[in-house]
Amino acid sequence: QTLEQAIQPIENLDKTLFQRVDVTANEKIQKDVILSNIVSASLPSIELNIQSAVSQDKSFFDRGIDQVGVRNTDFFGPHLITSPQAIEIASVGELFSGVAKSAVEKLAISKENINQQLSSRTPISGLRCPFSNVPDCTAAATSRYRTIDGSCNNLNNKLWGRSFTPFERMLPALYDNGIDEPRQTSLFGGPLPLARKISSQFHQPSLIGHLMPDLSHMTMEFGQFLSHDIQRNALSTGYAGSSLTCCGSTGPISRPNCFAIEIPTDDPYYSQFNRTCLNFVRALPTPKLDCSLGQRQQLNQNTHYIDGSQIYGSDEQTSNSLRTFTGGKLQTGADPTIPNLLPKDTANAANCILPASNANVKCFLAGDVRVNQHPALISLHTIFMREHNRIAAGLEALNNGWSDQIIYDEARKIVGAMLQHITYKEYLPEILGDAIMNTYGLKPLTSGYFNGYKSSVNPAIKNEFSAAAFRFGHSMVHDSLKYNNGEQYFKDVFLNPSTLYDTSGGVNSITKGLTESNSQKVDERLSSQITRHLFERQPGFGGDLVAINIQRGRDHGIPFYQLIKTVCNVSGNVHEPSVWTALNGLYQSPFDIDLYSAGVSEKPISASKIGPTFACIIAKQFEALKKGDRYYYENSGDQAFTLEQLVEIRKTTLSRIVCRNTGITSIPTKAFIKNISATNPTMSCSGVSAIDYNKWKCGWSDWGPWTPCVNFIQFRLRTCRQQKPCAADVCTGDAFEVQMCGSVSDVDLPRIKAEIQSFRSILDTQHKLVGVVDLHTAQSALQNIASQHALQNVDVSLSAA
Ligand code: HEM
Ligand SMILES: [Ca+2]
Repeated sequence: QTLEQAIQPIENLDKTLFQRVDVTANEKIQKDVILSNIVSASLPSIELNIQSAVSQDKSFFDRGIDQVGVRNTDFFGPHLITSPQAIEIASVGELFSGVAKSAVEKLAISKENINQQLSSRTPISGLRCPFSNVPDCTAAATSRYRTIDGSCNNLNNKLWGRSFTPFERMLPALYDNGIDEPRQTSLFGGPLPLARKISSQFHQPSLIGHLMPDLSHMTMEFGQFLSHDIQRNALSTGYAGSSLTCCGSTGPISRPNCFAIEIPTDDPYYSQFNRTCLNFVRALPTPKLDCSLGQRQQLNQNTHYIDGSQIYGSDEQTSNSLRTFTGGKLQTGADPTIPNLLPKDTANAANCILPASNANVKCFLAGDVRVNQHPALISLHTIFMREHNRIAAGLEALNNGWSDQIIYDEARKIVGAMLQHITYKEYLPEILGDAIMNTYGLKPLTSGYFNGYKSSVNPAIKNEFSAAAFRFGHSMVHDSLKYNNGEQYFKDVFLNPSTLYDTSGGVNSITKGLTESNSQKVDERLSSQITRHLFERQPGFGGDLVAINIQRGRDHGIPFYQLIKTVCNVSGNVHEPSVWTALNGLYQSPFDIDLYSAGVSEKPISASKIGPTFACIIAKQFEALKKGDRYYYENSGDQAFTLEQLVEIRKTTLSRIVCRNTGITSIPTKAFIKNISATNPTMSCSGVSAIDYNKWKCGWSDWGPWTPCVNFIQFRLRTCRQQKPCAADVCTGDAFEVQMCGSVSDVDLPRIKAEIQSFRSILDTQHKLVGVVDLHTAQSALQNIASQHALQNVDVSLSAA
């Protein structure tokens, strides 16, 4: 089937699949009663099912099949670390799925109408809702600072964007049974092609010629760092903190929450190691935020907002564990040779690959547990931790009398704003291009406040974005990291912190290397370092990130590509014909094609690096993250930066942050652009100053210059900085000074003195009325006094410096 033929019937298809069924209020009440009865009738058997799943897991554990800690054949790394809060929520999620299934069965609801028929019936009596404890946001409503967990950002929907809340969706999920079973069946019957087959056939290893010509490898890395700010899926675990084993000696094992990736026997790579199966566990289930019944949803363990949570943590406990509690600083590692590394994970909770010879070398702790994935990610984490501590020191030196807490909060606020500025000013324009930036209103302003906050916008990360579109960055991953005068292949440095302890290279060399090498093109080809050797601990036993991405999409019930393409208003042929043919040829029908594979392989739209469907999903997400974030850095309001502080934030570039916090001496002005040119000259790090902390000093600013002499009178002004978190009474005295100037004759002297008196009282009134004395208002008041005498005497020569 050609693409044209495939697209033609799509209009009809999506309408019938996801039609909205409206019911009257009476019908609702009736069905609510029926539903409550179903809940109470079916709960015991659902609980029994869950119990039996637990005892099954226990038996796997008792037999030593599921183990605590890693084995040489494990390749999920820190992504498998699941927080206790997530496991707690998931236990309720299992119940919700069970109830939804029995309701659908008993009410004979058709698969297509599940969400409409089951939703709007909240709360379901008999089911505890993990999201019913809504926090008290009284203090947060006027607070200058975000909460650590992201709650109380939206004051109408206090849990929007909080850590440990579900991913939202652009479209309802498409599960095999309508509710919770992974999408494995073609819409037209028969199985979907194996994820590993699609990966090995369609997503072949990138070639030398597949470099992105203009963008540096830093662009890839910042993308990952940003991704770790806004999303962390919660994956299933086994009994007593063990890992679920989903592969047996002959292939996938069938057990709850397992969804192993089958390897075809003729696999071009893994077959030589006789591997038949790649371990893969399902994402944990969660109820929806409103706890209405419906399809299985997935849980984001991080705050959805761009707020630096990968640096600070997404819950109080993590955030506290990373602080020193003096001077607002974050902890650093007490390493004797290299100062200012991240604090050490001495217990090796992240299961890193550590050298036996050097007990000093440890992995690191940060706000996001995936920090140790590879040295480039660790380096960015280190740089931003250092920037926080630099700012904390700068703020402390102002002697504003701020406590540790205030300095920490303010430095965290500034770092979060810097991250947003880099994201919207530097990163997204390179990925999306100018036209899309404009269409979605993503460009930051160059001055003034952005007044586009909308409390109706839910910032939550969309499942289509997380499970597919924003994984476009995996295609940018290069085979190696440039290091000193050589390179390090990813497979040799995954989960290995040794590079960071190298006194002759370390963070400096890795970071410089990122700016001096290219990203790979966003296309269907991906580095074999991640499609064969992901987190490899033993040759042949690495993972395949593309197969994982495809399988994850099916695990989450992400609808097929054509449907999302239609919702994004993308039409026509958006692939190279040969690419489409190769992909389509693997599937029974074009309506089965997985979003990840088809999205990443679209032809980039002009001036952008990605195709139209991923661009749509990504632009919409970043629009929501901007307009739906009360603490977006350019907003005015109670939490706002002052305009002069905003000027400082807007000077931020990633290169400047790198310069300030590494030993690098020169760097491209634009860290994301690889080649040096007139528009991207080399910048010397020695000229890079810190932000001007004086804009955070409480009390009087310095005096402005004396104004020109008008009618023998001149004045100068100063402003009081008593914005939060300054105390309200930090300024005593006047905001203005007035003096006589020029040579005043004895005749004029009494008059001028009187006029100075009245001018002072005008300024005084203005000060008391609006809190500041405005230069232009003051100047016209003075002109006014002068002109009353018709002897306007302007002596410009005396305008003092
Ligand atoms: C060497 C670099 C990278 C490695 C080794 C890596 C590895 C991984 C792994 C193992 C997962 C979990 C997959 C799953 O279980 O579903 C993942 C998820 C993800 N990655 Fe990457 N990644 C890299 C770079 C990037 C980049 C550059 C981006 C974006 C620009 C990105 C975006 C994502 C997203 C959005 C997810 C889903 C997050 C979630 O599970 O909550 N990654 N990555
Ligand atoms: Ca966040």
